[in-house]
Amino acid sequence: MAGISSPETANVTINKDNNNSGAVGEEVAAEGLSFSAVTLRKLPHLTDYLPKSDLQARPNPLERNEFFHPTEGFYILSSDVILRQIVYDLSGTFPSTFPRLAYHRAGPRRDIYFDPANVRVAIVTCGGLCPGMNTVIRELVVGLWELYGVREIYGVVSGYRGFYTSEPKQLSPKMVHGWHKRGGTVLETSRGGFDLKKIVDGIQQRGFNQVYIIGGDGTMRGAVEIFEEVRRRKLNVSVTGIPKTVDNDVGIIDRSFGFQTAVEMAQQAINAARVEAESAVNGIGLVKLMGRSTGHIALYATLSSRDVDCCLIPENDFFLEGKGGLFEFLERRLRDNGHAVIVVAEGAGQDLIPRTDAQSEEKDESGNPVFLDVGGWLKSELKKWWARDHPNELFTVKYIDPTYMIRAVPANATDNLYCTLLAHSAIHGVMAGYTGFVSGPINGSYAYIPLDEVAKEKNKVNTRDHKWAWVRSVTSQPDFIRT
Ligand SMILES: Nc1ncnc2c1ncn2[C@@H]1O[C@H](COP(=O)(O)OP(=O)(O)OP(=O)(O)O)[C@@H](O)[C@H]1O
Ligand SMILES: O=P(O)(O)OC[C@H]1O[C@](O)(CO)[C@@H](O)[C@@H]1O
Ligand SMILES: [Mg+2]
Repeated sequence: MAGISSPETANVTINKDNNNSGAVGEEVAAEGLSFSAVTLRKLPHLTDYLPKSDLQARPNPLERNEFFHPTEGFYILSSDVILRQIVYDLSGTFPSTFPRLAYHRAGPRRDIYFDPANVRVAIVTCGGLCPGMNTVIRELVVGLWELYGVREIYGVVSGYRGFYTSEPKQLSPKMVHGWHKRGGTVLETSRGGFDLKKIVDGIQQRGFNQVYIIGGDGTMRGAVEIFEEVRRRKLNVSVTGIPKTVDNDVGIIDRSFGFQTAVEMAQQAINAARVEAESAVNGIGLVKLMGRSTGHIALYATLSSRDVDCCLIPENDFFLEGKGGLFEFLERRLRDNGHAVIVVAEGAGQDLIPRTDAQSEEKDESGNPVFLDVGGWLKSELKKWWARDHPNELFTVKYIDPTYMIRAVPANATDNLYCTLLAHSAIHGVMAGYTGFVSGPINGSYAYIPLDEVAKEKNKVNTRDHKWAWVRSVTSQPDFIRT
């Protein structure tokens, strides 16, 4: 059989009408090379565990929607896939050892598995803030209402704990109308409070049958557990995750929503740091940006600003004193330019900062380690260094910590559009009966990815790739390798 196989079953029988299994893979001849086997990630579907009698496929109401005129190609088939990897080296061992992982393409299906009149939706936001959370909520509400005619839509208040602690808020398009212009989350969010039994009991008691979970990596791990418990209880409930994280630390998808807005906001802090540094004798502008365990915001803000002399991220260890260290580099930069700008991600240098045992063990309510302020520590180390080595020369460090200013803002236009597409993709997938999945762009096209896969994969800065080399070429900063 030529075609696409799912990882669970090496040779899936191809069936164009089946919403839920492998898809058709034509042999594609390319310059004499044959792409014969593509591995299609199996997407959980309600039909996997519920009896057929409980589920009735029905035509998509978009068919009758006066604003849509579904034509050939409008509906996505189970044979429409997005390839995970699109860059290949055609030399060497091609094609036998080349992984060609594929995901189902996101979008409306011809048949749906929910009667819109009986749909009861729960939307929840968890974890830290991120630009665009309100846009996703707004677009879920408006999309469910306008595209599918769903009327029972509820916001679960204050994160996971809201499933068992408070009454959900009923939402309508009129109510959420201007939410995309507001930062934060109108539904409120929180960390911790994940009690699986109580959450799933809450879902059952309130009769929710579609659950949209907006959150970061921790939230996605929680969503996997909810999905598995729902499946274990054989509930007719579809669970989907919409990845949110200003840190951009969620894997597989191209980027997370709100990230671009945060990078844009960071420019203001970097500009201010440059102005302060330039206007002082031996001036250093120091900016701390978010990024708990990943330095994406710091990296992108550095590349887009071009005013940064040194970018410090958690993925790349650094040191202060000695040959090849930060002080030696800054000494040179101050001598050559008279000023320098440093961008440091909050998770960088944590192993260098002295701390008490209590500080080492401190965790937030979700169990994430609480970091010490790398910016404050660096400022004080810089001052000590200068006072020791250049006691008679002027020196200024201006430390700017825009932490919450870069995330507690409304999404920019690009992120707003992105949030809309994410929300609508999620709705189409859920209405089609898929569950335990995440929607997101892979190589620019929207795909459905199994939740557990997203929950497992972390997106870290690859300090071996061209982007990091580009940062280094822009800043000429050292590699921080001790010799
Ligand atoms: N491994 C896990 N299993 C179940 N629930 C989890 C897990 N990790 C975190 N959670 C729950 O998910 C919610 C959000 O987690 P967390 O505070 O880590 O934020 P996040 O989703 O990672 O977002 P961000 O880090 O971008 O702010 C919390 O309610 C937390 O209890
Ligand atoms: O202070 P809070 O709300 O716990 O959030 C801080 C954390 O949230 C994030 O914005 C997202 O994970 C991190 O960059 C940061 O460490
Ligand atoms: Mg997180």
